[in-house]
Amino acid sequence: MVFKNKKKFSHKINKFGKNKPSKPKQKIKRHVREDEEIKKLQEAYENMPKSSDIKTFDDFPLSSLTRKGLKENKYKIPTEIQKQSIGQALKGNDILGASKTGSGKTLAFLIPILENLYIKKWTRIDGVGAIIISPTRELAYQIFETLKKVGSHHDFSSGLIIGGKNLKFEKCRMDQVNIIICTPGRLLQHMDENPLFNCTSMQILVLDEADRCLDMGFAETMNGIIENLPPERQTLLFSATQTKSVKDLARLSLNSPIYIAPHEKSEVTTPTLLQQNYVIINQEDKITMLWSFIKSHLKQKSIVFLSSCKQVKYIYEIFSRLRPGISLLALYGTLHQDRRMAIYDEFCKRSKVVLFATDIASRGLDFPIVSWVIQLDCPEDATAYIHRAGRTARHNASGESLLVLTPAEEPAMLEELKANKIPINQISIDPQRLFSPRVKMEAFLAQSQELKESAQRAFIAYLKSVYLMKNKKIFNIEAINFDEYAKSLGLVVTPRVRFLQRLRKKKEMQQKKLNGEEIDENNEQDTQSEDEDKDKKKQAKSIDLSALMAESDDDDAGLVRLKRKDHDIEDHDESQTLEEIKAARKEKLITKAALAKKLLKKKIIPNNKIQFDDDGKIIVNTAKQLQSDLAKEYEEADEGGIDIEKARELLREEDKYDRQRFKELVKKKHQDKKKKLKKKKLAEKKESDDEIEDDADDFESGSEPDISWLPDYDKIKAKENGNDEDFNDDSDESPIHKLPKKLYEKKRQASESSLESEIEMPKAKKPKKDIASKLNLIEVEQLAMSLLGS
Ligand SMILES: Nc1ncnc2c1ncn2[C@@H]1O[C@H](COP(=O)(O)OP(=O)(O)OP(=O)(O)O)[C@@H](O)[C@H]1O
Repeated sequence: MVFKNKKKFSHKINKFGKNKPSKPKQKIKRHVREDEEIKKLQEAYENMPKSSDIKTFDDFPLSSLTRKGLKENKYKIPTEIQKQSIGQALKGNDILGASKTGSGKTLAFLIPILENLYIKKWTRIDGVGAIIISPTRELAYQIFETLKKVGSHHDFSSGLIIGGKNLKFEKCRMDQVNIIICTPGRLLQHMDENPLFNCTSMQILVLDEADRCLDMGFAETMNGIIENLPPERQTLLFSATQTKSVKDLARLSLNSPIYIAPHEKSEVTTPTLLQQNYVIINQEDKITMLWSFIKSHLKQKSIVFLSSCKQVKYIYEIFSRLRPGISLLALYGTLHQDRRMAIYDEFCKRSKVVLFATDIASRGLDFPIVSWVIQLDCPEDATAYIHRAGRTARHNASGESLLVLTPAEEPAMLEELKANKIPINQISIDPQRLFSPRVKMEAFLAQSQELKESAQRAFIAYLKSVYLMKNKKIFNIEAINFDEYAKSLGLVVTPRVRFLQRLRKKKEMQQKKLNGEEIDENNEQDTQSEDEDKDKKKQAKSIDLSALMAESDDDDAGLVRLKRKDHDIEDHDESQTLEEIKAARKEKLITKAALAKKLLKKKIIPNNKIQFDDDGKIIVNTAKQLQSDLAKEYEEADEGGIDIEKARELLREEDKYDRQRFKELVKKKHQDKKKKLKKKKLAEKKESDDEIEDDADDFESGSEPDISWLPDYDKIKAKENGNDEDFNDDSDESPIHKLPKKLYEKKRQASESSLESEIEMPKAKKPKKDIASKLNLIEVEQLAMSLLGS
């Protein structure tokens, strides 16, 4: 693949571009030869042979380089569509080509592209000369591979531009590409976002599977693409089920297109070598039937089509665990792109394998030697049937297809097939050859919660797909036995089908309103609020989707991209004019670039967390702000890009502030630590004081001996000294509680000395009466002894 990685890209460009650098003389000779050839070819276009006269590719006026490419790939005899369309396309006509699946439409548009650019002497510097749009990535890849083979001798460069690949890498190489093969979403993304993308000189536009590209699923994207294309161009549309919608053709501004449909004369619209069968069974028996089929076709290559990604995923997972004895593969839109490509390649290579797939594999894919196509879930319509069945019996090969119908689907579907000239035979199944894997499935589901959830999702997805189908004559959700169907998937308990419950409720309400009956208001409000929620979700989703659109081009990412119209998903009114559609698109389509611009405009910084304090004020985190004047200047200037030197200087400046901030933080931490220590010591001190007080209380309470009868030593001493003013005589309290001043001072100092070393505290004066009460027993005894001694 061109854009798979950088190395490969350059390799292809070189390979597909200049093979060997030629010498100037050789170059001149070559140019002269080319000019002569081009002149001859242009003359030959005037006398283009009739398609009936064309037997081989040599009968077409083609360049020697194209002929060489065709010969090397063993393309000798053109198919009917090639015979009829190549000549007209070479003349420069717009073409609407329709032919059966596998009839060679790819070459019918690739050859004219190569010739058109060759005649115009297109070189790499001329930019985009041709664009081929395909609805799926796998088909784009396949076309790209064919172009590489057939165009290997030309000097053009080509690029595969599909979702799921490195956009950045593609972006910078877009100006080098002459032929673009792309999916719609990715092309529009380049048109919108890539300044290097320029298609103003584009010569030829091809829509492969044109009806699919132009249907509802891609409508908006295609309108966007068409707007960007030059009106003066050649347009080629190809499909097995070609669109004849005048509106579609008007959108593309086709210039007197020539309608070429060789199969229109044919009695059948499907390949003649395709053996088509159908079988009628109940929904709940489908898994048993499929399992039995796989077990009895272990040596063949088959494709099994299911309605949704979730079903494909689950059936693949559970059947892989059941080990049928043949390789199994699964291809669906939600897989990673690289995985999808690997699976596509793997299925191409293998000869004994079963591929479970959604409709992404239904169009255009040219898998070699597929023996069986099984449509386990009924296709949406005859068109979908034709494309799915067309994966087998391609270009002179034979193949078989089996359509599985439920009794409810049978009548209307068969009618539809008949109306589209599709011959199909009913076959019956021998019940004795059916083996049900249900018990084993239940056991696996009991073991694995993940698998169980996958089964539940598959169950809901199928019901949704049936509900969303347009043709209600074929698809009737009421005809399905939910319980039995759930059991057939291995589920013991039937999952709740919420979307259906809601819809039923809504319908009931509407019916009641119509009948003028009273409605339970609560109930109505519930439904309304549910609807509002749904609307909100839808709005949010529509933004997400438009952003995602560029990434996912394919048609089956869940159930979002639908061409059906009678459901809740927003749709365009058929009566809308192109201008209205364009206007609506302009309103609705929000690209990633537009979103980014909006954010920039509103100065919204993504992932920015703002914190508020209790008063609602913004808490500014200075650590995250630029402090230096230099930084502020730099920010204000905002010249775009990064000036490394300036940035370095700025960082140095900011570094100073950071260091300062760090110093302050460390200092504060130390201070906090000190404060904590002080607090702790204070608390300890308080505790010890309390203990002393407690001792005094105990003393007062009489647990210690009462010494109040003892004479007052101080008084006696004072009288002896003739100095009794040291005593506080105003107090009525017992004199024993009054300590001499010196003793009191001594005690106070002793008790506070420990504190003073740590902290400076205001020295509180303690009343004398308290100090007296704080004498312990030993001190009292000492005092008594000294008194007695005296
Ligand atoms: N002239 C030819 N001679 C031999 N083989 C051919 C010729 N033209 C096409 N084929 C082969 O036929 C097969 C089907 O061709 P292609 O995929 O172009 O069919 P298609 O019409 O595009 O099918 P679909 O409608 O499914 O897209 C391819 O394998 C291709 O290589």
